[in-house]
Amino acid sequence: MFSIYQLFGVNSKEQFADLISAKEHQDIIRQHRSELISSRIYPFALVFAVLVPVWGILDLIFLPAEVSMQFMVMRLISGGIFLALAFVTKKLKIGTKRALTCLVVMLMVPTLFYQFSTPLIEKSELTGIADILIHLYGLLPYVVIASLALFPLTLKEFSVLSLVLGGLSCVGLYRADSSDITMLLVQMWLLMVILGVSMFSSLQQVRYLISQTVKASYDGLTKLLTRRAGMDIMESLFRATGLQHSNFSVLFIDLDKFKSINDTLGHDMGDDILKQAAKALGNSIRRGDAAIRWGGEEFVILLPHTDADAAKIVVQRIMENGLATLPNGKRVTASIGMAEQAEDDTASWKELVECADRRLYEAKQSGRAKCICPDGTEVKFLEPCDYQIC
Ligand SMILES: Nc1nc2c(ncn2[C@@H]2O[C@H](COP(=O)(O)OP(=O)(O)OP(=O)(O)O)[C@@H](O)[C@H]2O)c(=O)[nH]1
Repeated sequence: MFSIYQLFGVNSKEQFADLISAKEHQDIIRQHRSELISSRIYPFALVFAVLVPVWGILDLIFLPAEVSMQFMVMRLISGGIFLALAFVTKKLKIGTKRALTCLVVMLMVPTLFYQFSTPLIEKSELTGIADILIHLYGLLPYVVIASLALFPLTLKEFSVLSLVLGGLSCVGLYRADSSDITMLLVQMWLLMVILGVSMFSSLQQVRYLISQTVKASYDGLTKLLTRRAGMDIMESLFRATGLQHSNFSVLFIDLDKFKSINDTLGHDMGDDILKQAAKALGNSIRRGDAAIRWGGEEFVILLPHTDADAAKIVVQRIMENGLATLPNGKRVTASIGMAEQAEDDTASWKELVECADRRLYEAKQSGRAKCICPDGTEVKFLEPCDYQIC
């Protein structure tokens, strides 16, 4: 049976909810969406920063001096705002909220320009090129609403933006010419049609962005983050926790004697063990943490705002819950290296991971089935690693 989800190209209620609101979006999707919004604002802001003031020369040539001078002031202010937006979106790494704020500012500039220019235009009786220039100002509301289609916005965000921008545009259209009601209704109808098309395009962009991000960021076998996506997240978590002077712990986990599992029980069973371990790891961490499949049978767990003592509790939970069980009932163990940003005094996320990797190596060398912590203490699995019997 046909459902509303199909209309938007999604298959479930959860996927549809992600188009309505960004509340449940995963961090990696938030990050990609803010990057996409910023990267689309940047070229427009840069072009408009130049074009808007330069276009004022035409005003100066063809429009009455009083009107063109007032336009020039507005154009210079707008150009300055666009320049600032270009700088912010290019030079600074901004989150979704700031990217959306930049978008609001960018679209408010032409909307307010239209509001302020309407009374000036009304007063002038113009012909020829001047008349064409004045009519071009009348197109600003349509351009603003149509440009929403370029950005991946959820339904909630789109609704708020279109209410403000569409509302102001309708007021502007009314103020520009309220004498011809039929024409006014036609203009508003056109505005609504453009709004509807923009909304559909905007939601489709969110859908596409989510599906591509999920495809590129999650490992097909374990459904954990891929190394590439995990590194991106680690970089931003390292920066954020550093700025907040907060702790950041990392666990580097390598399943013990995995080769012998593969060799004895076959590759399919090996894959099944990896899936079990990934699921167990995902179930042992909080929502703000992240689990990455670093490579083959290696996993990295990111624990932001977590000191080494709290990370030990996570390790104990992982060990108690178990990673995976072999067909003979034996539990699979792992060697784990723990590192913590402040305690290990690491200057970069790479150093932090290297530090955890060194401790993982120590754990392997000293008998496996254990975690080595930054203070040198060990947390051990309940049972040793002895798969030879399987
Ligand atoms: N089934 C399966 N095996 C994999 C996958 N990726 C890597 N492997 C295997 O994992 C094994 C890793 O073995 P080693 O690196 O020698 O380490 P180990 O046997 O776990 O020994 P220790 O780490 O020293 O305890 C290799 O045999 C790889 O072929 C995968 O996606 N599926």
